Amino acid sequence: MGVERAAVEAHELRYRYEGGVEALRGVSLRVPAGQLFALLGPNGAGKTTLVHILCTLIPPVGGDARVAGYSVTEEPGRVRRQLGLVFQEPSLDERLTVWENLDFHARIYGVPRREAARRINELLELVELSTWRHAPARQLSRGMKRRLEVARAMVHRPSILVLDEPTVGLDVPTRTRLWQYLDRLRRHEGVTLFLTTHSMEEAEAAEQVVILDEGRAVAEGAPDELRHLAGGDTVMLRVDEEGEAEIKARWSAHLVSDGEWLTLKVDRAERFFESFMPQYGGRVKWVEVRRPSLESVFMTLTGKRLRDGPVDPREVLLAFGRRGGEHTR
Ligand SMILES: Nc1ncnc2c1ncn2[C@@H]1O[C@H](COP(=O)(O)OP(=O)(O)OP(=O)(O)O)[C@@H](O)[C@H]1O
Repeated sequence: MGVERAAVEAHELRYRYEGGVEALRGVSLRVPAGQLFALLGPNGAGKTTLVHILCTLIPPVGGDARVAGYSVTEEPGRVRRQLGLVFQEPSLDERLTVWENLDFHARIYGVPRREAARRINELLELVELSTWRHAPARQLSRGMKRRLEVARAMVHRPSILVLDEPTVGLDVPTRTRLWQYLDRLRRHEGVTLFLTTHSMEEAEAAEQVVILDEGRAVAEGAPDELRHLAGGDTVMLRVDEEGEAEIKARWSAHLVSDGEWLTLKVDRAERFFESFMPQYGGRVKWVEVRRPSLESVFMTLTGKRLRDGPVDPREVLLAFGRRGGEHTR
């Protein structure tokens, strides 16, 4: 069995800004080709710094990273050719038309003229901006501009699309639409999506997530695997009287009863139901499953919130308990 090709590999990456901020303190990660990968972390975690190293905009002060097999420090030209970039800040030339924005990019990357025209048409179709091709970019809505930036990033057929907080400032329908286009790109072109986000909803859709906090990777895995770090699933059951007695006897160690609901802490709800349903399924009147979000995973690991804003002290206490009472800071 061959090892899957890595689109991005980082080994012990370190970065320190002038003035002493240690933005990355030894981050390692591996993103297989074709994956939807999310780097999740709060503001200031180091996400943009890591992306800037991958894009060869800044050199790491320690460690190394490879993009499609090329070293960011030794082969920066090759690395850039493999990457399509969509940055946090809008970066279109507002005076140019939609077409001109794409064409300018094609020229910079040396895409042959005829190939460029074909590619631009194809991408405009994909992000549904064909009818806007002659409009100046300034006339587009925010969402349309983002779509145009995605199309522009793909003009030179990169194998990896890097999206730094791509949906910040977009409303929910616009975000959803942007994700439809990104999914389409993945399906049509097999491109790897390397996403940074502080939105757990966005990270939930990824195949693999690395959680970054204060320049360190504090956890990695598929969203479902990460959820277990926050203590597994909660199953709430309403059962008939006879069932209640039986279930209490069988699962007493994991169970709390409030007279109406039986609440069980289990590792994985699906696995629990496999053994539970054949025997007790007939007794069940109602079932609810609560699965920890990536937000609670982050809280469990760091005692902090992903989003800005006040933290509910009860949540902190809960997270503290889940960490086994050990302070991380
Ligand atoms: N040019 C800079 N000079 C000094 N410190 C910086 C600079 N850019 C970022 N930092 C600091 O480095 C740390 C990591 O910042 P970075 O922008 O990489 O985080 P981030 O996770 O991308 O956050 P955000 O979502 O807010 O961009 C922060 O403490 C930040 O204040």
